[in-house]
Amino acid sequence: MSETILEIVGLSKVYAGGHKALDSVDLTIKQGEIFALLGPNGAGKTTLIGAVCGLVRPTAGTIRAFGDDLSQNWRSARARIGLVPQELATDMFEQVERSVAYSRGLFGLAPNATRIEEILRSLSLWEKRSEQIRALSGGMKRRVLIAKALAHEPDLLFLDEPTAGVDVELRRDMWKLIGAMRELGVTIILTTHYIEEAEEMADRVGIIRDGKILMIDNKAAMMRRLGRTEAAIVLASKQSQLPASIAALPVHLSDDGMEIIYRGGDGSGKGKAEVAELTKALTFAGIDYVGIDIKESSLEDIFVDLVEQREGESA
Ligand SMILES: Nc1ncnc2c1ncn2[C@@H]1O[C@H](COP(=O)(O)OP(=O)(O)OP(=O)(O)O)[C@@H](O)[C@H]1O
Repeated sequence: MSETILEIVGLSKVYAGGHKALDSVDLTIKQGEIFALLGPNGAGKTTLIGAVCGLVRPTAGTIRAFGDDLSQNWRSARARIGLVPQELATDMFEQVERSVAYSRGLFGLAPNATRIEEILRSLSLWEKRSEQIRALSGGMKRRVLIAKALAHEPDLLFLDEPTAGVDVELRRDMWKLIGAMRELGVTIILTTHYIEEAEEMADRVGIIRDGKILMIDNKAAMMRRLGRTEAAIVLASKQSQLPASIAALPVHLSDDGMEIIYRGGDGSGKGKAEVAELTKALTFAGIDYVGIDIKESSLEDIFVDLVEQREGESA
């Protein structure tokens, strides 16, 4: 079992004005994992990161990082945490290399030109080291943010929406980079709107909405637990009712009587097997079909279902 490096218990944040941005969040992160926090706008993702990085003061709850309770011993734990924020707020007129070296110094580490060079090279920023940050493209600016967060050699790295607004090519580059950081032993927590990103990168996924964690699981288990198969069997002729032999399956007839719709399964292959069973039963009952459309749900479907379902509940 790998070591727990971050343990959040009962974390709540009520902003001045009364908005509850986090509501009793529990979260445990193990060393070496990539964890994706997925949630719609305003779900509380940035607030959660801010609380761990000392930018947001929690209203209730405890955060332990590397064994230290952050409310008591913030500084040593914080030195081991890197944060890549959504946007660069300052520093626009600074040169790339100096800005990255400055970030290292902020955490009390001795200057180390070799280390800074390695970081800049790994992010393809070395050629740009003498340029002012404001002169760089959006993608390069983002790389500078990552370089600044890596400059003090953190063991835990937060990436807040690392690929929001970047093109597909750069997004893939970022994914490679994140993979490479993991190889170096860095534990990574990223927030994202892109389900594809969570699907591609993460070992575990947490879904957050309205400040509450709706579900945390490893990706495969989440797909098994919530995955669905959807199939439409297109019939050769209009039917007014379904044969009794398929009554036990999760099926219904479309309004126009031209399709049998199956919605079931559990992400384990059960859905496909039931659709095969269904087609045999139709053949046996003498009902002809001309096509089958079958689709396994993705993490995206699961996410949309979960978020919409909860919206329905709270409405
Ligand atoms: N300083 C603040 N004062 C008051 N309310 C705030 C403050 N910061 C955030 N909020 C509110 O708290 C909620 C959660 O915001 P947060 O930025 O954590 O969400 P998010 O999941 O990161 O959203 P996004 O994906 O849009 O960045 C939002 O409703 C937001 O308006």
